[in-house]
Amino acid sequence: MPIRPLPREHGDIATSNAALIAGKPRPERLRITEIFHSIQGEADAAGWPTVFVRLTGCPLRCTWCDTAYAFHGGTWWTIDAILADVARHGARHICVTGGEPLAQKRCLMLLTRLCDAGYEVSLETSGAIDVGAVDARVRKVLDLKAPGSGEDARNRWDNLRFLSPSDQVKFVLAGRADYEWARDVVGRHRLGQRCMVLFSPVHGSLDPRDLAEWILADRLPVRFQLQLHKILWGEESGH
Ligand SMILES: C[S@@+](CC[C@H](N)C(=O)[O-])C[C@H]1O[C@@H](n2cnc3c(N)ncnc32)[C@H](O)[C@@H]1O
Ligand SMILES: Nc1nc2[nH]cc(C(=O)O)c2c(=O)[nH]1
Ligand code: SF4
Ligand SMILES: [Mg+2]
Repeated sequence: MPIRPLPREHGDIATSNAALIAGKPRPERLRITEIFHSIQGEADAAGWPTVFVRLTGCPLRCTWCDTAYAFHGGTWWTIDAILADVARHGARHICVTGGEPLAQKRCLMLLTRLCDAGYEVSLETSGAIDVGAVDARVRKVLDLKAPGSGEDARNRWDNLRFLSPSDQVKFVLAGRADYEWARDVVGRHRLGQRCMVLFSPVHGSLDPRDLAEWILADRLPVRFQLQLHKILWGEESGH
């Protein structure tokens, strides 16, 4: 039996080298902005006590993004450490978000580990990155970016073929032009027949009442949505 060097501190370069020499897999790490426990404020799971895992970094720059603090910085966490921190909150629902979570390839492993651990897992993702390899047990919330976001050219329309009935497509709308664009997309791709479709106003930009009335007038098969956490705690609360 060869003598194997013992890993020193969990995860530094020396550890990784030691782990490789020892034939052990390198601990997989993700860059995380925050892990917190709150009421799910968006999409189909709205209202459930939920642990949020916010991954750092995003290749998009939506004009109205409320999470620009997640573009940079963050801390490297092993997937084991993330699972341990998530567990201490005792919630059944986990939401993996960002930033753009799928911009880190190891997000796929995190999602599978969370599902394996028995959680109800949702993923908030822009429409810009391939969702084809996301674990089928995850409920995907796929944002399609309307022109008012400034990022509509990044929509990856191919993603629509990976939608299952438990997934959701979400449109966050800055005004009437965005609304008409989204209405056309829903009709053209028959989204209402494929999964739940959510229309949400950009907070502070589109009057929610206007959006509600437009949806009713057009008899759209979509679900109106407000961000519950902003109603509960205000925009700057960090929830
Ligand atoms: C911060 S993003 C992170 C996940 C992913 N990057 C995405 O865009 O879906 C989470 C959700 O917040 C929404 N969001 C961000 N800023 C918003 C705002 N000012 N008003 C309403 N929704 C907003 C996004 O559209 C997205 O549905
Ligand atoms: N309470 C709460 N619910 C959320 N649902 C999706 C969020 C996100 O930023 O992706 C979010 C968030 O930031 N806070
Ligand atoms: S894709 Fe999501 S995180 Fe990135 S800028 Fe747009 S809303 Fe913000
Ligand atoms: Mg948010």
